[in-house]
Amino acid sequence: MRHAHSVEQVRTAEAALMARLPDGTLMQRAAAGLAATCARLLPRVYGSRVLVLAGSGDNGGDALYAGARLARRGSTVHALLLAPDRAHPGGLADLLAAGGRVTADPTEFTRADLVLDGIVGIGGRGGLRPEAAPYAAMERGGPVVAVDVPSGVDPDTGEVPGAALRADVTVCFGTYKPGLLIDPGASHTGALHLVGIGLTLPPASVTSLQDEDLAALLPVPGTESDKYRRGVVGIAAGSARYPGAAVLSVAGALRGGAGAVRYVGTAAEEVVRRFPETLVTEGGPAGAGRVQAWVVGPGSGDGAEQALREALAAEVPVLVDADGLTELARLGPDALRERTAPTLLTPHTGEAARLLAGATGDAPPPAEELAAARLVTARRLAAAYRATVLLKGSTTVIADPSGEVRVNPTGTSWLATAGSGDVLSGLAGSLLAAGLPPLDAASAAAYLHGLAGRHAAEPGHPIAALDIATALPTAWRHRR
Ligand SMILES: NC(=O)C1=CN([C@@H]2O[C@H](COP(=O)(O)OP(=O)(O)OC[C@H]3O[C@@H](n4cnc5c(N)ncnc54)[C@H](O)[C@@H]3O)[C@@H](O)[C@H]2O)[C@@H](O)CC1
Ligand SMILES: Nc1ncnc2c1ncn2[C@@H]1O[C@H](COP(=O)(O)OP(=O)(O)O)[C@@H](O)[C@H]1O
Ligand SMILES: [K+]
Repeated sequence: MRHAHSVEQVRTAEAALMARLPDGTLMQRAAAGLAATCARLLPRVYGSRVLVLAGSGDNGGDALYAGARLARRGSTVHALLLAPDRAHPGGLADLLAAGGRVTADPTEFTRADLVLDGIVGIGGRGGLRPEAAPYAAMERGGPVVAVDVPSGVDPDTGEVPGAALRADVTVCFGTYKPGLLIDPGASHTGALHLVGIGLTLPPASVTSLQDEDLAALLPVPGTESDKYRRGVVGIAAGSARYPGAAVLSVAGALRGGAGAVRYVGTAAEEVVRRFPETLVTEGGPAGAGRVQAWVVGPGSGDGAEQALREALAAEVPVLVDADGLTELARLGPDALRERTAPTLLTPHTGEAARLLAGATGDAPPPAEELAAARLVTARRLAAAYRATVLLKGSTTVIADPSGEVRVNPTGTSWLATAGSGDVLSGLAGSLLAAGLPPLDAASAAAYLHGLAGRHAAEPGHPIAALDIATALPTAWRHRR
């Protein structure tokens, strides 16, 4: 599991550790890790040209001390001080003592072989200030190494409210920060490199599954298993207008680990023609017999209202997607109040906007606003609906009403294709039916869906939604 801690958690842990260590120890640990990473990125440290962009805080201090270490190994190091009268005194003195120089020449940004971004770290708030903002737009050939966080990225949320540096490598200290894992911030970090500084940390505020976590979550039938014990997932999807959504959701469900897939809706003929192993039932969820989890809404069109009502009345986990979400937004969070079994909502940002409007009574916010604030949006929805929320998009974020958040690390932008979300809904529903709690079902489904998308699109070509479902067994097998 990859763990990310909030700024507040990091500050508390740092304070506790600093109280036990001689002054400056942590900063030296950070600077040593930073300099070591820079040295690996340079073809030769001796004779290379390094620029340190240093802000007024400890982030600038880390960068200046790292610059001093590189200067002692023979680099020509310049420091560009964004607040010259407030630069970290110890760091600056060390750099000068090591033979580094201060420059005011912004063209050094393009000339240097390597740039260290020490403008702001976890103390940064709002977009970059005017004196630093131009560096975000300047082109460079060689690497930019961000110190702790690419400056301009909100470390807690991944929001990028203004200009922000783009790094090739981000060296973060002690723990990952949520903003490094969530777009748009994540797209500024480049490769992430964690340097331990000895912090004792509380449970992370945000986590991200890795391969070994996925392996532990996926259901595997035991010797005594039968199809019912493995779980039956019910799919209420499709309509005369959108029969394909039913086929795609069933395709995802068949490869998600449930023992059987039961389809209800008007697209039974299309579903069975494509997937003869599907059980089909006339009518809606209420008359369908026992299932362990329902998926409601993909392509349901006008049928969403009835299907949603019937599924929510069943005391089993329910995943609501697509037209089901539009209907739920109309009803508002009250529609879930009586439920004792968990509910999983899987909106894209457009559906999230409608759900928020349904909870607040306000007009729906622009979807782009929600895409720029994924963590906050997923958390708000989870709290308002008291449901697990999987917010889809460039970074899929899953928020649980308990406050736990998972960020999905897999995926590719080739997944942005019609019907791709239908496959995901069936897959996640199948994992719910197999008995995974909603947070695990949602994060395992997003992970597998992302891997399947990568496999299907390898080495980089367009894919159709059914290709994602077809690649799911490969994703289970190879997991990377
Ligand atoms: N506290 C510690 O023990 C350690 C801290 N470390 C470093 O210290 C950093 C945090 O240092 P600070 O708390 O001093 O905070 P920062 O250095 O991140 O930023 C604070 C300074 O930046 C200015 N600032 C804030 N937002 C800005 C913006 N958008 N544009 C331009 N300037 C802005 C503020 O006025 C303030 O002077 C960490 O990210 C890490 O790099 C590491 O050395 C490890 C140990
Ligand atoms: N830019 C992107 N990068 C990575 N994944 C994306 C991107 N845009 C969309 N996706 C993923 O593609 C899927 C699209 O789902 P959805 O929007 O519901 O499409 P549809 O309704 O057509 O099925 C989701 O899993 C989402 O996370
Ligand atoms: K930085």
